[in-house]
Amino acid sequence: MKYISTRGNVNEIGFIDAVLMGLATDGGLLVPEKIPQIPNEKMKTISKLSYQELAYEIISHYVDGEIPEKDLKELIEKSYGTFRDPEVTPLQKIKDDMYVLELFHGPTFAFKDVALQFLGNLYSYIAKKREVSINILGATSGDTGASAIEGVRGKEGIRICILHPHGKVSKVQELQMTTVHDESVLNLAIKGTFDDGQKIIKEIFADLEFKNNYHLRAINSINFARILAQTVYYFYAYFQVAKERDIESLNFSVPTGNFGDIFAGFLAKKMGLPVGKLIVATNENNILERFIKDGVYEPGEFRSTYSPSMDIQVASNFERYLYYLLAENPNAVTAVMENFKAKGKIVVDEEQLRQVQADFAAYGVEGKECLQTISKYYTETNYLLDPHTSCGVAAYEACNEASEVCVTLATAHPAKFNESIELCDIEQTFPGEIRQLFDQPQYLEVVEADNDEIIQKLKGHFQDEK
Ligand SMILES: Cc1ncc(COP(=O)(O)O)c(C=O)c1O
Ligand SMILES: N[C@@H](CCOP(=O)(O)O)C(=O)O
Repeated sequence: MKYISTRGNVNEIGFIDAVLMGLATDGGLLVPEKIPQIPNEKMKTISKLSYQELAYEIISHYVDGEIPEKDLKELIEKSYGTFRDPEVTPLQKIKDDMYVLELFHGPTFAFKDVALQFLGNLYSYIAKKREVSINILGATSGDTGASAIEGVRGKEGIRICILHPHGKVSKVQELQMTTVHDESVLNLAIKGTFDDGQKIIKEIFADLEFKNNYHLRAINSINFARILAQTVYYFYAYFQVAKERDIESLNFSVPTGNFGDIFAGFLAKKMGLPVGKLIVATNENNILERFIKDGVYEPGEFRSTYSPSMDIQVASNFERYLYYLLAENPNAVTAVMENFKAKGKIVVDEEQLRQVQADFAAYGVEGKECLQTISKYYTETNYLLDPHTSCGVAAYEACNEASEVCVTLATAHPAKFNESIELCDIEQTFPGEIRQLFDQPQYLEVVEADNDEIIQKLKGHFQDEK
């Protein structure tokens, strides 16, 4: 298995090099040269596996022997050994035709842990095997940051710097990141939005001399390993539902921001999993909903919402989808992305739009509807949705046909967003791990959303590893 860039200027590289490269050196994103297919017979066998065994089956197609079987199995066991639920991502039936897939049983109570526990252990493994330094640079709208820090803290040879938008994450998210007191961890709160942070880190990664000198690595879904680990739970959910009832295909409603999670579902479908509709659920920052409905991809005005982790305008993984939409033609992707950089807009033609609408449905959830959905499900089903999952459930209600079965991805635990839950007049009990954060001192530096200032901070933080 080799990896290539969506923009065509990376020589085929193997899995470990792809993990280390993160953002492709030509500014594109890495994708597998060929998506492995899982034949029907094999599907039957793997449907009976535990989460960890299934993860091995899926991931090993992409690692393709670069990590010995025993080591890869150990990495997977270790990664999911930290989850509070033995099923890792348990499925709950909420209504006759709707299930939620709880992805929040990892250490930081968000779906990011599923991939970042794995990626943290993988980086540690690669650092030892290849004797390379791992200096992680990431941007977060709230969840990736805490999860990435938790995934690598205390691991030898790894340092991490996370940019988060100052004052635009929930209090619990901020505490999860900034109460970690460890010299290997640097939290920079930027005066700006997540989009500013993501743009800055992509520009820093694009400076190849700096990236190489300082051994910069990515933990965002820029890194293909993130997408890969997230693909596993689509298979797991499908197999759990198929054990209970006859289904020909299964719809998924996915709270969406950076387009990583739903792209993992798209990949699972391309591997042969009978996925029906992939429903893109957004909040008021609805660039993806507008694109899927009208074929025009154009950032709108940034809005702070009840689902802050999805307050994203420019979705990083959109470029990976574009690559498949444009018939895997890197020149076409490059032209479209360059035009987007210059003009701030992508417009697809009618035929392409038909394909987009065959691949995805979409629904943008306004704040009021988000809170109403939380209240409604709490009253009617006694299930407490977090505001991101609530967007997913509202989108399922808007887009799912009556006879179809749908799984909504529950991307975070409601305790992370108590500000929004309180607005629904619902009292919740904090898990102990979250409650204790409120008594801890915080460690962060507030900085301008300015490349030069951030580069100086990185030079200081990563200096020893240069
Ligand atoms: C709780 C939560 N839900 C949904 C999303 C959106 O996922 P993605 O960025 O993969 O589209 C995020 C952030 O990524 C998140 O933290
Ligand atoms: N919502 C995310 C934004 C970053 O997404 P990623 O999947 O690319 O890491 C967050 O919580 O930080």
